[in-house]
Amino acid sequence: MSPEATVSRGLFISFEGIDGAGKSTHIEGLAKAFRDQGRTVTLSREPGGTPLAEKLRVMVLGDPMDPLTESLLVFAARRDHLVTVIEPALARGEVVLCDRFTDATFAYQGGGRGFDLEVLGTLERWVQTTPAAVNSLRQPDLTVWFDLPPEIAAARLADARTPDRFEAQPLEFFRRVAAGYAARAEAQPARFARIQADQTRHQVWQQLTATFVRRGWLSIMVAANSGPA
Ligand SMILES: Nc1ncnc2c1ncn2[C@@H]1O[C@H](COP(=O)(O)OP(=O)(O)O)[C@@H](O)[C@H]1O
Ligand SMILES: Cc1cn([C@H]2C[C@H](O)[C@@H](COP(=O)(O)OP(=O)(O)O)O2)c(=O)[nH]c1=O
Repeated sequence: MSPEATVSRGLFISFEGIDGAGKSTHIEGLAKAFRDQGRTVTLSREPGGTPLAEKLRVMVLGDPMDPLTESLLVFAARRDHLVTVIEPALARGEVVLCDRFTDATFAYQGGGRGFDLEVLGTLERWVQTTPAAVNSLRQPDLTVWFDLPPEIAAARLADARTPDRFEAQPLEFFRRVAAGYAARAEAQPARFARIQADQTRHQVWQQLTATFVRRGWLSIMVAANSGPA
C-alpha cells in the first residue's frame, strides 16, 4: 500500500454521469469501504447537501427557468455546500463523497442547455475560491465519471422512477450532456477516472475499487470484501 493510504488527509471525490448512469447504486458501498478502513466519510450531493441548498434543489428540479437563472441557482447552492459542509469536512481530514459537483453544471447547463461556458468558468472561479485549496481554487481530488450511452441510461430509468425536469428531457439533450462530460474529462484528464458504466454492477464495482486501490486510497483487502450497497 502506498504511504498515502495511511495519512488521513482530506479527500474530495465527486461522482458524475448522465441520469441513470449508476452513481447512486455505488456511492453507499464506497462510503462503507472507506469507513471499514477507519475513515470518516461525509456523503453528500448537489444540488443540495445543506438546508438552503436542498431548497434550491427543489426549485432547480421543479420550476421552469432560463439557463442563466438555473446556473446561478446551482452555483449558489454549491457555494453554501462548499463553505458549510465540504471545506470543514476536508479540514477535519474526512473523505467527502459528493454525488455531482461543477462538472454537472458544465455538462447540463453548458452542454445540455447550450449555456455560455465562459460565464460558467467565471462562476466556477468565484464560487470555488477558498484559501484552503491548492491555488485557492477548490476542485475534487478525483472525479469518477460513469460513462454510459444515453440510450442505455434511458432504458434503465424507464421503469425506475418518476422523472424530474432533467430526466424528462429527450435523448438528444443527454447526448449533449454526455459530450459536455467528455469535454471536461479531456480538458482535465488527471482529475477524471472514466468508468465504463455499461457493464454489470459487479464489473462496475470492480472498476471503481481498482481506481481507488491504484491511488492508494483503499486497501485491496477492503475493496475485495465490499460491494454495492
Ligand atoms: N450496472 C448496472 N446494470 C444495470 N442496471 C443498473 C446498473 N447500475 C445501476 N442500475 C440501475 O439503473 C438505475 C439507475 O441507477 P442509479 O444508480 O440510480 O443512477 P444515477 O444515480 O447515476 O442516476 C437504477 O434502477 C439501478 O438499479
Ligand atoms: C449539480 C447539478 C445537477 N444538475 C441536474 C442533474 C440531475 O438531472 C439533477 C439532480 O441530480 P441527481 O441527484 O443525480 O438526481 P437523482 O437524485 O434523481 O439521481 O440535477 C444540473 O443540471 N446542474 C448541476 O450543476
